[in-house]
Amino acid sequence: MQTLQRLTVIGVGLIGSSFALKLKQLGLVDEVVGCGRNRVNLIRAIELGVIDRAESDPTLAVADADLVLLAVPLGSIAPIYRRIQPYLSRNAIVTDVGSAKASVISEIAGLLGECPANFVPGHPIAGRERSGVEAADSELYQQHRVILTPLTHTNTEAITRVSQLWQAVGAQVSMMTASYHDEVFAATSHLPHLLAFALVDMLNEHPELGNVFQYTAGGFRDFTRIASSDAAMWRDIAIQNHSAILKWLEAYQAELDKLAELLNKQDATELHQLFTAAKTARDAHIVNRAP
Ligand SMILES: NC(=O)C1=CN([C@@H]2O[C@H](COP(=O)(O)OP(=O)(O)OC[C@H]3O[C@@H](n4cnc5c(N)ncnc54)[C@H](O)[C@@H]3O)[C@@H](O)[C@H]2O)C=CC1
Ligand SMILES: O=C(O)C(=O)Cc1ccc(O)cc1
Repeated sequence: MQTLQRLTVIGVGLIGSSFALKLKQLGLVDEVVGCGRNRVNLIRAIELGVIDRAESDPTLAVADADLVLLAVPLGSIAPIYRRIQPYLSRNAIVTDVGSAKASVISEIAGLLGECPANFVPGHPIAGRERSGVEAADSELYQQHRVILTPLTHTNTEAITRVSQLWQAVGAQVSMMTASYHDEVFAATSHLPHLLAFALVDMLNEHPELGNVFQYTAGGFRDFTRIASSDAAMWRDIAIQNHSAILKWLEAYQAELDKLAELLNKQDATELHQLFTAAKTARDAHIVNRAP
């Protein structure tokens, strides 16, 4: 595969660093420029071999880059794109990793007049509750999906190039519309994160229980691991995909109402049926593996 001469990663955290690290290990990039606001993090990124050079000004960081990866929290993607746009090389491809897609696309279109043809919106479905360059893992994308949500006018060569690079770092690439993406991930990712935050917050707000967390077992740990995720990242996701999340939150609320009614009626048969249906679906569809 054709190597990248210069990859610029804006936002040298878990997601951007893991991508850069694997490409460097594979020898698929000559130079990685890292850009961020936290100087200590950038110096650490050089020490860890994630980036070759640090640049705090994004307009300077993108000079002569053939690929720019925007790996910052959702609310910062479009404003950064507006800043770097005049400084991009003519053939530079820009892609992002934001967890919601329609808002990113519409904000970029709003700020730039239209969504540039060389912008390939993306979202790796891999990650964890840890943040920053220290969490970088070159194997993070191995056998995980990456969703691309290109527009009809997105440059096909840019789509192919971005797909090839994600495949090179181990991912399986799928394409879908941004609105379908946001609906699916509101239900399967954003809702579970909000539920985990809500459960831990609710228990934390009930001091009469004492330190209830000391009595938790593996099930609680599994259910709430993601409540240790970065608060600012999840604030941005919740705000930017609020309408799809609200829809699934309401559906979940209806399910909880159904459960409460079954408990009230002590309807063992219906409860057993509901639990069996859920177990059958999970056992059939979810392969147990690391996140
Ligand atoms: N953490 C996860 O599991 C996943 C996250 N994502 C998406 O990836 C993006 C990045 O997430 P992570 O790598 O987990 O976060 P992170 O917190 O590990 O890294 C983000 C980096 O961006 C920097 N940053 C923040 N605002 C900036 C700005 N305005 N200019 C320059 N740098 C800035 C931060 O200092 C930090 O180094 C988010 O948009 C998130 O929605 C996508 C898939 C999984
Ligand atoms: O930690 C986990 O299990 C996750 O689910 C990570 C994750 C967080 C956000 C995404 O947009 C995609 C994946």
